[in-house]
Amino acid sequence: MHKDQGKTGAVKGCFTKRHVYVMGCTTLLCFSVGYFWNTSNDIWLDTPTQVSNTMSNHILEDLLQIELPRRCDVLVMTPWFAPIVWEGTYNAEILNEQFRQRNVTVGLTVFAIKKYVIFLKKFLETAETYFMVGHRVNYYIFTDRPEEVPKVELKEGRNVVVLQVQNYPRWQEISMRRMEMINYFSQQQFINEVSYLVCVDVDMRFNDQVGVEILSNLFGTLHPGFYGAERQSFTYERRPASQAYVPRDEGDFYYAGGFFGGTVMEVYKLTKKCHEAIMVDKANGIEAIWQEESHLNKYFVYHKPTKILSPEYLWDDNLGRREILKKRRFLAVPKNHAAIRNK
Ligand SMILES: CC(=O)N[C@H]1[C@@H](OP(=O)(O)OP(=O)(O)OC[C@H]2O[C@@H](n3ccc(=O)[nH]c3=O)[C@H](O)[C@@H]2O)O[C@H](CO)[C@H](O)[C@@H]1O
Ligand SMILES: [Mn+2]
Repeated sequence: MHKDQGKTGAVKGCFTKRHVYVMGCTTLLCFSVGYFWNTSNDIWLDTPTQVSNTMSNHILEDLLQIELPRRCDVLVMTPWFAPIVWEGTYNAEILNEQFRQRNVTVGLTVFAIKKYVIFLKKFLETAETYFMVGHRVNYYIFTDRPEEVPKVELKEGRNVVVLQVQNYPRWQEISMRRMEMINYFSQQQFINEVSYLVCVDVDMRFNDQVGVEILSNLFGTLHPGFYGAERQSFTYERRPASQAYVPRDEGDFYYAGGFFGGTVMEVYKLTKKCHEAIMVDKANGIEAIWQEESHLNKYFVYHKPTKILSPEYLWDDNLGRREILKKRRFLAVPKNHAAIRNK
């Protein structure tokens, strides 16, 4: 008998009604050592191996030979069993090994149209330090000003690919048309060159590791302004006339337009659906409240992401610092809207 049998374990300490999703995560771990958590009776049931009905984290860690996730202060699992990625919920070494074995190449799409080319230098330099370190990366830079793409020194296995595209007068149109362009190049080019696509805003800088822990079939990022907010406050498109309409009683999270991705196939499907919806809205003389971000949110209501990134992956220091944020990995670069937009 183990010395800790009979003591109330730290694992069980996580289980409160408010942490129902955390419980889901621990349930999976418990399954793997032959335990079963009975959610309705709030007790441990012994399954094939006869063991104590209470146990502490370190016994579980001994058994599994791994470090258990330590986050009980944030949601780490959705009700459809998609992990929510926070610092302290994964082991980077194990994940890096898995993706290295597959020799995965990741495509990072970024748009620098008109004046937004000024953001590229910092974006690329910081990406070289923090984005997918040790893995193969293609930076796909969509721009109307190829000659203004800065030359940044790249590490081995990393390439810049400049894709010349057209511009539009309104910034909203530029932002929305990203769906169309990513969709077109997914089919034409990306499918032959990379396994995953990561699609982000350019007015950003990397500030800490963003690695393979983000990769999954289809992933979105929790909008930093709405983490923990209630559904009623989400700024989904509420006008039924728009294709981005989400009814008041639907929707799980509010996702940011500035960071999503997945396999090339899943990104192809997402961008196709969003672009088509944007075109229907255009024909009907309506533009969704937050442009393609609204369409992305609608898409995720009905095609649930298989992984969700916490606001560590998209933060804005204007929102201050939060105790739950152990890392600020990807940060908004302040911009003067009047000087930069529609220019
Ligand atoms: C961090 C985040 O979630 N940002 C989203 C938010 O606005 P933002 O205020 O962050 O939008 P923004 O001005 O950064 O525009 C989105 C992106 O479009 C590109 N761009 C835009 C204008 C231009 O003249 N040239 C150019 O290249 C550029 O890559 C930029 O990062 O809402 C937008 C839609 O309203 C988009 O969904 C953004 O992804
Ligand atoms: Mn932005």
